[in-house]
Amino acid sequence: MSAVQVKQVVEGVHLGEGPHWVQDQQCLLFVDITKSNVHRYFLQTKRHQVLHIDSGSSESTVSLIIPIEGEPDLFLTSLDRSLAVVKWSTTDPDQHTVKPKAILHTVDDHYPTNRFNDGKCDPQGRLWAGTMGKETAPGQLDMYQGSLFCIDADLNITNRVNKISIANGLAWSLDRKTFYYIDSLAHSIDAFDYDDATSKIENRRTVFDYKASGLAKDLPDGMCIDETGNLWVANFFGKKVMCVDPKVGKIIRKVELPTQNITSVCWGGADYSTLFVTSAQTGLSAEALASDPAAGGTFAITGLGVRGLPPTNFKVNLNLLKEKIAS
Ligand SMILES: O=C(O)[C@H](O)[C@@H](O)[C@H](O)[C@H](O)CO
Ligand SMILES: [Zn+2]
Repeated sequence: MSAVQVKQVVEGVHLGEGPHWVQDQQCLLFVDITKSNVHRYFLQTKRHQVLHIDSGSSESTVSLIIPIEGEPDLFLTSLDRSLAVVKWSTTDPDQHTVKPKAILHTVDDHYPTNRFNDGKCDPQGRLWAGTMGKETAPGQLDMYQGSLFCIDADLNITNRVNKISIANGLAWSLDRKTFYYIDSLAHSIDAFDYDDATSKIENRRTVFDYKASGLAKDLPDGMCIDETGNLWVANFFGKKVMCVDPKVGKIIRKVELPTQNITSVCWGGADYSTLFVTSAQTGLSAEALASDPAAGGTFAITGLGVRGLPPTNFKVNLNLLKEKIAS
């Protein structure tokens, strides 16, 4: 096995999140939540594009960006507590800011300051995305205000989990029978039985407990799964990603990163053997930031000797989507 290498590939952003690999363009998508920016980094050419999503408010947030299957210039994003469609040309390098083409859903009306956080598509291409209250500092917020939603190809939205504090990592087992989920403030990785046909989930249980494993300081954040069914988790405050075997609830490996606040992970590269990692500057004092040039950086970890699976794009009824965009 070759040696594990950690390389910073993109300079620091404020609150990196939502990495997603695009195989046919060999590029990594991710967001900078608090700046309402989406990023696109081309691995071979090192070209780096940033697009600002303009909601009309200077304080809006974007927490996810997922390609829409069959429409190379259209992406699903969140905008505060809404889900939106944006157009991002693959050919126009001078596009720096856009307004959303359509708002698909707005949730949590009873918690107006809530926002979407982590989101990902299940093996069928339905979007799962969760919400959270407004943080005053990392991990500091009114608890149990968030929910996890599932949006299907016909844009029907279902609330699948309530009373979430910080909606984070999502992953589906290779046999499509288990859904793994992280509420960061529950300090655990949980599992549900998952029905791939109906998207119903039930029988929640904890498969890995952070506090019981001596990780009381770390907050579990984003997560992905590898080809052997093990989970790779970003540890906020923990300066590392770790690999957990959910079948036995044990840590298999830890990989240290050069900065403290690790937010999310995804597999990418031509053969899905690179683990991309996002991080955050949030919560670091000016002093801490000055001595931590890697804070908020995006990293590529190679040499792990294991691979991931291709991510799923949002598979939506394109006629319905076009009606939404036209209206
Ligand atoms: O990256 C995210 O998921 C959140 O948006 C962040 O705010 C952190 O996770 C949180 O502060 C600590 O868990
Ligand atoms: Zn996260």
